[in-house]
Amino acid sequence: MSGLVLSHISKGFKSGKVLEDVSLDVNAGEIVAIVGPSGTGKTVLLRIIAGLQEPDGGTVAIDGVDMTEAAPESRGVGMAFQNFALFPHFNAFDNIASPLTARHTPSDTLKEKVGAVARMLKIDHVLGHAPRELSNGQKQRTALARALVAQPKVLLLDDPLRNVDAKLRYEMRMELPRLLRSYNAAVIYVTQDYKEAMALGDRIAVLRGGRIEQWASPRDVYAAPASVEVAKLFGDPTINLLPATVAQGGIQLLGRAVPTPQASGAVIAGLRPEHLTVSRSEIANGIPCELDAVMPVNVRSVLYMRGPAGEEILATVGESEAAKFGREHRQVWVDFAPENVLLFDAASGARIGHPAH
Ligand SMILES: Nc1ncnc2c1ncn2[C@@H]1O[C@H](COP(=O)(O)OP(=O)(O)OP(=O)(O)O)[C@@H](O)[C@H]1O
Repeated sequence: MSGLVLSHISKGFKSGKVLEDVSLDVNAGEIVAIVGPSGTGKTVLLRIIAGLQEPDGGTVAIDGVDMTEAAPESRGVGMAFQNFALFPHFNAFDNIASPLTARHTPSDTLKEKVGAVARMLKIDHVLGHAPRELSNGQKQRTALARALVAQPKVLLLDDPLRNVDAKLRYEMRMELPRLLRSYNAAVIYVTQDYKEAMALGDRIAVLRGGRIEQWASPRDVYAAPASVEVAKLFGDPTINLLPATVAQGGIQLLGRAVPTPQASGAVIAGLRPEHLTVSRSEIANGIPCELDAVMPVNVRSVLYMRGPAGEEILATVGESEAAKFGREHRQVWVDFAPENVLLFDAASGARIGHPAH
């Protein structure tokens, strides 16, 4: 296939195993986001793909050719890492042009290619500037332009928006997918920010402890997380995780019998804050809660509540709805649809009903 295929990659250092049995594939023109906590092996995985580090086991194939032992420069892999790594004594133009200069590209072609990518990334007006004269966002785009201009088959982006301000990050989240697709590379995009992964990734690999814990579409990772940890990683405010007891035909949750597929043993119930409705007046079968605080978050507000047994519960509501709750503590009633309850095994954290992957 055209693109990148990683099969059963493992890697360890003296300090212990870092990657275990990592397999994934990225088609040409596709963006795969890798999300995971700090120190989970994301950078080591990118270095293995680029040929800067050798795996202990497993293979790296690019466009159907085994590249596990190939030299970095012969792989067709481009990289843009979070620390930019621009040549300080070259201006932006020469930095971007450097992969083409190394290939002895004729100067007309070189100018044309650098100009095209710089226009697309809106840095054509700063091509004469040295890196120290560029803002962080411009440096980041210069590094990205340098990676793109070489037209790599595989493009590795390691948290490229970490150092840019919030406004530019937002703009880039919208623009990057179109730009990256126009180069038709197989893109791996590493980030710790789940929103970025959801906005940019066609598919998402959740890496935890050196293993792929989930490999799915952004929609599935959010709606059907493989485990409690994945559910916690994706969502802001975070998912409500509540103890539940298994009863006939379902579970007891917040004092209410909820029909769910039969689960045995100890379970944890997960409810996304946006799946709760909260009412100021008593509703039939509503769960009585104490409202502790209302916190505005952009156009939505988070309600902090305590459940019948003192459970901490979060809900999100629209801005105008939030205004009705006022500021003081009060009794409210909570409701939710049974189909929105996610059930996790309390011991392993795995979601009950999640297919093995
Ligand atoms: N050359 C090396 N020698 C020994 N240990 C290493 C080496 N490179 C990485 N490690 C270890 O491997 C683990 C994973 O590191 P890695 O940089 O891949 O994490 P990461 O997921 O990219 O983290 P972050 O999100 O913070 O960048 C860490 O515990 C790190 O200390």
